[in-house]
Order: sequence, then C-alpha cells, then structure tokens
Amino acid sequence: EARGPSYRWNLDDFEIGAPLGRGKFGRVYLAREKTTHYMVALKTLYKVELMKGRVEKQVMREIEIQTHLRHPHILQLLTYFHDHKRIYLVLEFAARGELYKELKRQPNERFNEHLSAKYTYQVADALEYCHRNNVIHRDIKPENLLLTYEGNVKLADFGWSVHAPSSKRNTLCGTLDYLPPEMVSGETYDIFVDHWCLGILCYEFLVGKPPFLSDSQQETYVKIKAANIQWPEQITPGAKDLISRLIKRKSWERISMAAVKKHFWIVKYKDLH
Ligand SMILES: Cn1ncc2ncnc(NCCc3cnc(NC(=O)Nc4cccc(C(F)(F)F)c4)s3)c21
Repeated sequence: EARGPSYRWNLDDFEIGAPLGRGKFGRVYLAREKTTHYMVALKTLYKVELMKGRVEKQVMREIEIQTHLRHPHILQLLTYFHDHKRIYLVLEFAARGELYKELKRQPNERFNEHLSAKYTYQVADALEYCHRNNVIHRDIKPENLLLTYEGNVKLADFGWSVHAPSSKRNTLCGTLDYLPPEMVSGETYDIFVDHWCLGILCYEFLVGKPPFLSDSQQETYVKIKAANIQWPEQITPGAKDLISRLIKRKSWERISMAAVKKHFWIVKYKDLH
C-alpha cells in the first residue's frame, strides 16, 4: 500500500538502531524505515520533560518552521508523530555526525583555512535561505551543525528559531559565547543575530575556541559588549577581515550573507583541498 503525503507515520514503521546522541529532552537514534530501508535519525522528545521545561510550544514552532524549509545545507525534518509519552522527529541522517566532534578530532582542535572557509560558506548559504524565509535560527554554533557522508554541512536543531523580528526572552540555556550584544542586553533583535554568530563560528573554526570565552559569565558579557577580539597569530588577514565585518556591535553594520559568500577569503579557500 503506497504511503501518500497524508499517511500517518508511527514507530512501527521503523527499526531502531544505535543511539546517535543525547539531548536535554530526549535522545537521537539511527533508524531504518522498514519497507524502503531508508536510513533516518529519530529524535525522541519526552512530553513530560518538554512541559517541565515549558518548551512544548517551541517544538511546535520548530516543526512548523522546519516543514517549510528545504535547502541542501539545512537538515530536513522528514516527518513527525507522537504517542502518549513522546514526540518523534524523523530527520534526515547526517552520516558523519556532529561537526563539533570533528573539530575536536583535528590537530590543535581547529580546522585549516580550506575547511573553515568551506563550512562558513555553507552555513552562510543556509542562513541566506532562512532569512529569505523570514526565519532567524538564533542558535548557530558547532553543536548544531552536522556533516554528511560527503563532508558537507547540515544546519540542524531549529529548536530556538523564530520568525523575525522578535524579542523572545526565553532563558537561553547553554553557553553565552555566541550571544550578540543586542540579545545580551535583552533588546529586540532581528536576523542580524545570525550574522554575529556566523562570525563567532568562523573564529572558532580557525582558533578552536570562541573569541569571548572566559571563566565567568560576567566576563563573557563584558567582552561581548565591548566586542574586542584577540587575534591569535594563526588568523590570516583575509579571515580577520571577514570575521571583523560580522562581529560588529551595531547589527545593521554586519555584512550580508551574500557578501560573506563572495568575500575574497571565502572564495580563495572554500574550494581548495
Ligand atoms: C547526532 N546525529 N548524528 C547524525 C545525525 N543525523 C541527524 N540528526 C542528528 N541529530 C539530531 C539533530 C537535530 C535536528 N533537529 C533537532 N531538533 C531538536 O532537537 N529540537 C528540540 C529538542 C528539544 C527541545 C526543543 C525545544 F523545545 F526547545 F524547542 C527542540 S535535533 C544526528
């Protein structure tokens, strides 16, 4: 019986394999669809946990946003379903897993200029598409990037994404390292938060840690608000030029995603191997 677009998927359609990762609200498993043997990543979210975390409407927003996004560098949400205890996200499987683990595996735990430019380009490409669809990702960091078998980036986890402009004041969990000044000070913000995060991301690819990393949150806040970056010797002038044009305190001064994709440092290194 052919499975049309209105078919209601359920857990019985899949054989569950190895765990791929774990999050605060549930785990991710490798899974195989029984009739086609198509491999997917199955993210389980416990409803009780989501309610305790007061994030259930965020999951609904993520599902709403994700079902309308289709791009080669965005991890596809294929479908979703739920039972009495859990919500299941059926996701495209990225066979080389989490990019941050690949970063840690590198010598000196940092990428060379080719990989840094290639990944920065691909994330810029995905963000340009998101922004054209009026979606701010808001949580760009190595932990939310996955790698395909071919070594290309997939932007994942739209759990914190919103439609622009927004002033969502949900207590952002996790590190402050990627927060732009306007979010640190709780102002309303726009798509340019993603531009700031792309600058932080490119810096972390090249250096192995984010520019405002500090021992305390207060110190990180101060460094973010001052936006003063230390440039280790391995950062070349081209990379420094691009990162400086993204990590701008005034959000409207951050260069566009189109300009990032055409930047001379990106063009020079993204296709070199
Ligand atoms: C590890 N790994 N290795 C290979 C591989 N291939 C595909 N996927 C993987 N991992 C899953 C990546 C994700 C994609 N979308 C996500 N979405 C989400 O986690 N949403 C979410 C969760 C909890 C709370 C909220 C809420 F409520 F705050 F919004 C939202 S997680 C893979």
